Amino acid sequence: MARKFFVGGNWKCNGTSEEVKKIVSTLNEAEVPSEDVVEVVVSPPFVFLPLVKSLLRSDFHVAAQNCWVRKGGAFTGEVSAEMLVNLSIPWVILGHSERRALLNESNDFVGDKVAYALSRGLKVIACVGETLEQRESGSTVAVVAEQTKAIAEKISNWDNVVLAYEPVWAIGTGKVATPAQAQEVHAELRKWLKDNVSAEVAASTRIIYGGSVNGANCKELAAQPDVDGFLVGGASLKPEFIDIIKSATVKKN
Ligand SMILES: O=C(CO)COP(=O)(O)O
Repeated sequence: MARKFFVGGNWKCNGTSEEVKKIVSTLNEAEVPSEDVVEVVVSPPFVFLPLVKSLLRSDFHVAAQNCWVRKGGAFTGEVSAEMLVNLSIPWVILGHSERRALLNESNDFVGDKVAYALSRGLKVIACVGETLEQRESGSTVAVVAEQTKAIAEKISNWDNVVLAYEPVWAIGTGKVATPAQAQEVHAELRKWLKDNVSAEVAASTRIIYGGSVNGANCKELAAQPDVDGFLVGGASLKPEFIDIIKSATVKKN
């Protein structure tokens, strides 16, 4: 089964309502390949989700940046998967390295979150990635395998999962992974899925790259056989996000 190119825009904790409307109108005016070629999902902060969803073109979709690990209730400050479903928010990003590092989200906790969100019917962008220290000590593959294992142990269906490989050292640093570095880890992740889940899941699961992707470097990355798209931070707030969406056409040639 062909893997449809996937481009996610993670807006992180940025924007005013005016800025958000401006970004959406830029996206709405853009000419991009059809939904058959590329799946586009933007992820504004929670408070802007309804606004963005109401204004955004119908061929693009929205994602939350997090959700609570189980059913909602007395969890002050959290947003539940049920609430996202209630607002018809189809996607959620889970396990982003900023949350793993700054909010101490463990592999196990992320695995539980992914399982719960899927059980409620959400689609999940699950993030994995190594720190610079881990890369330099040669443990990149072991780290991402461990993070993926913590998810794989808790889910039985990968249809609604996109795996995002986001090396921590490349996030927000301008230090993008080379196409060869990205390809190498993506291929290892796919092999891990083949060996530990199934050949079908390995062949059909999209593995996207995140970390300093921009309009200038996206095409070369997109050309790598195991790079199925991107999760974009900083550049997703700028018009060059449209160029990144268009890099999907690299796969067609
Ligand atoms: O964290 C990221 C996407 O989730 C990547 O961020 P940057 O594109 O700003 O490096």
